Amino acid sequence: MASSTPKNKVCILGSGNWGSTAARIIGSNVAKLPAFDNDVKIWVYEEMVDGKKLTDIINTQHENVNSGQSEYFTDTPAHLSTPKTLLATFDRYLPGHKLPENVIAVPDAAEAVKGATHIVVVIPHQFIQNLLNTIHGHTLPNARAISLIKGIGISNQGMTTMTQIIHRTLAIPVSCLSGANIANEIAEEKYCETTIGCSDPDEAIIWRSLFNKPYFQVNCVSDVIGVEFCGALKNIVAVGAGFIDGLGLGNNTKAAIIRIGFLEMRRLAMHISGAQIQEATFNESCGIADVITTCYGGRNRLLAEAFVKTGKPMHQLEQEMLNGQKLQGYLTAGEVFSYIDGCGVTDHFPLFTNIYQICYENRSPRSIFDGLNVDFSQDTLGTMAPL
Ligand SMILES: NC(=O)C1=CN([C@@H]2O[C@H](COP(=O)(O)OP(=O)(O)OC[C@H]3O[C@@H](n4cnc5c(N)ncnc54)[C@H](O)[C@@H]3O)[C@@H](O)[C@H]2O)C=CC1
Ligand SMILES: O=C(CO)COP(=O)(O)O
Repeated sequence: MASSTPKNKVCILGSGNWGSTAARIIGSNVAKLPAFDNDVKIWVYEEMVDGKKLTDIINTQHENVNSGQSEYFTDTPAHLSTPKTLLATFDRYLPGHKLPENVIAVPDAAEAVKGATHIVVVIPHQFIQNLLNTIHGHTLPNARAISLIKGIGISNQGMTTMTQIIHRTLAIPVSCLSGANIANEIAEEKYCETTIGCSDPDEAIIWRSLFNKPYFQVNCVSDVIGVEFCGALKNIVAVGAGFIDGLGLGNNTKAAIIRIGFLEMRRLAMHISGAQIQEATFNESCGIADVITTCYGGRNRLLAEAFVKTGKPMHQLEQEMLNGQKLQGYLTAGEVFSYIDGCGVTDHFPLFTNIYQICYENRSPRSIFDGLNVDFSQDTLGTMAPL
């Protein structure tokens, strides 16, 4: 009797706004891929919702629906008739969008990865090391992972990307996916693009088959680290764009901040990774397109606007406004500043430095313009000296 090849199995680690949206896509795609098992386990950071476990809610209602929407108001000047302005509402985490029934919520991450050949990691970057410690020793030796996280890490070896951190702990190949991808819009199946960074062309085809949809167009490139740097660093630029919105300065000013931010992203990525980075990566969805969408429609932008309007610190606004969703941008601004400051090169990154100081050192949001007349004309990929 011919022995049948065991099927590939997908596990998703993380069930926030983007994790749940990715689960909708993957759950529907595996059902059409004969090489994949139909069941997709998703690790859920367990929470109690109206006396019920979130995992039970997902497994019975097939929706990541939580305790309602948060509304956030700012005070409006007394001369206006309405006392408050609604600034934002946030859902926890993806109500209104059914998850496919083959997506099975599991509260134990080590249990969730058991037997998985394809591991999708999609949690806020501040929680990555704890999660990896939990699953270490429980993954298959032939498993591979893909990171959907937008963030970087700092260690005594310098700056590390999420794929490097995951690879270091699990010793498996790791790719990444990043793009102009505001999760709610994708859950509504509005057309967009994304970029997969994968160094192995055969693996890239498999990852693409798990994610590609008519409304979610995947392009694969080999420059893993370039894709990741774009995804992490654009969140700092979005904080800057939010400051401009909070100051009410308009579109031209915001465009200037986006342009300079984009050039600082390129400069930092080139300095750290030199010839490994490919110029073309910045033209992909993960590059310029993601900077634009996040600077207009993202959470980092919105809370930076609220920071200026309310004077409250970012971490407080995150608690008050996001209803459990998390920010990456102000943390990344802190991590990048500690790196460039340690290298003595803050003068080469005036925008990143100003954004850090506004977030953490009580400087006025108007100081965002200080020292921005930097010459980027000599920034050429592959020729820049490492920091
Ligand atoms: N939401 C979006 O539009 C997009 C998000 N991303 C990235 O995806 C990553 C995950 O973000 P989202 O799915 O949006 O999450 P989210 O911000 O919507 O939700 C936060 C998640 O963190 C979990 N959590 C809370 N405390 C935790 C802890 N101590 N340990 C582990 N998990 C904990 C929560 O249960 C929840 O699942 C981030 O790096 C983000 O930048 C990337 C593209 C789009
Ligand atoms: O990464 C994103 C869009 O591509 C989402 O950005 P925010 O985390 O700022 O919402």
